Amino acid sequence: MMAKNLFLLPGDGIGPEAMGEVRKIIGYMNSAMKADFVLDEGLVGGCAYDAYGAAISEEDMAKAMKADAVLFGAVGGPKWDHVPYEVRPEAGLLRLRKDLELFANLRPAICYPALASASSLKPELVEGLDILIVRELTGGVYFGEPKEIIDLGNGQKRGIDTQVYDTYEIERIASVAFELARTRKNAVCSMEKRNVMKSGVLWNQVVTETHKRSYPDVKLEHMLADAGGMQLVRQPKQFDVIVTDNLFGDMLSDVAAMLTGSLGMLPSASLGAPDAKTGKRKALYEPVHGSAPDIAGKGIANPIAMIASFAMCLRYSFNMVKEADNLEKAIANVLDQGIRTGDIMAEGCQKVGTSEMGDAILKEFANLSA
Ligand SMILES: NC(=O)c1ccc[n+]([C@@H]2O[C@H](COP(=O)([O-])OP(=O)(O)OC[C@H]3O[C@@H](n4cnc5c(N)ncnc54)[C@H](O)[C@@H]3O)[C@@H](O)[C@H]2O)c1
Ligand SMILES: CC(C)[C@H](C(=O)O)[C@@H](O)C(=O)O
Ligand SMILES: [Mg+2]
Repeated sequence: MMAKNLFLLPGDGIGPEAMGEVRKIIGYMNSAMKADFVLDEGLVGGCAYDAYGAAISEEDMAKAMKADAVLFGAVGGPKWDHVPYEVRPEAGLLRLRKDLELFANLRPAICYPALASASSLKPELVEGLDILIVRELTGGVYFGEPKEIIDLGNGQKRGIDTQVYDTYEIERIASVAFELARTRKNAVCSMEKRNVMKSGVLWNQVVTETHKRSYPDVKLEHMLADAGGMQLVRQPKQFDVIVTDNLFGDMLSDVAAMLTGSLGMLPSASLGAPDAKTGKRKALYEPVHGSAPDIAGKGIANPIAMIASFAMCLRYSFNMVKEADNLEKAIANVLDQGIRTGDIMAEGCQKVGTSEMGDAILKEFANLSA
């Protein structure tokens, strides 16, 4: 069997705590299931800044490039609020996404039945929710030039960010959304602001053309992104796949996270294009949440987003579909048993810390895999 090379970047805050629980699962898979994962680990974010004065070292970038998949925890925190913008912790994540060309960010928002009452919405609105946000990840205002603050010389400054999208960038993310929709409920809702932004006009045109040319069997709807945000909290179950740009996708996925009960529940996969020769794609798996400085170091963070991100890794990078299904089922079973971290705690449930939650999921996973 070919070794599967995983590069771990736990990062800052709760990143390492959540990653520790994935490490337990990988350890189990290697020993009990002969999974042959080979692990290497690096620094990203504030901890990399403390060690090298950069948000990620060149050596770790090279390792990320070579790995079969990267597992990423979280970066950032108040300790690094005042470091120069170019080397702030978040720059490490943005560089990984850009240099590995991880243009497709898949952010599923699934409301596990046991958590319907943990959402801030009425249970009937979120029960059975299963939507997928497909966020463009290497373009838009995150990376467009110019991006600067200029001195106007009259006591005023001007902050500039630039939203740029080319046809090919919209086409490829739309295609990912349509392909995925075909494996689900076959419906895509594209969100932009064509009423205000030129990039929104182009986005709308290209998605429409891509649909007409290659995916006429998929149901396509367009929505202005602000109205889309409203619909997400009004009637979230109307959606199947949402495709949107980098910034709207960032915001809408945090909104979607709360439909599932907590930011600590939402996994994501950041994928590149399949290699023309090998068919393999570069990939990084990252929970949607950040480093949660308010709870870091206390052993109380919810590791489910990180563990579910590893399940996505099994599915998308290694085609280990059965194992991915079992890991997701293990999460659902543990929630059914009433085991909860603080962020999803409910009356009558058993409150546990990060490591107990990880252990409970691993135990279920082992049972299901036996
Ligand atoms: N992918 C990433 O690395 C990433 C993502 C978002 C934010 N950030 C960074 O993280 C730092 C903090 O940002 P923020 O506070 O806006 O967002 P955050 O996601 O870190 O936290 C928001 C809230 O959600 C809670 N939360 C998040 N994840 C949780 C988990 N797994 N279990 C329990 N509770 C959880 C936190 O305690 C906090 O109250 C910033 O520096 C930000 O740039 C990093
Ligand atoms: C940390 C930050 C750069 C990142 C983003 O804005 O993309 C985060 O909010 C996310 O959702 O992954
Ligand atoms: Mg975000």
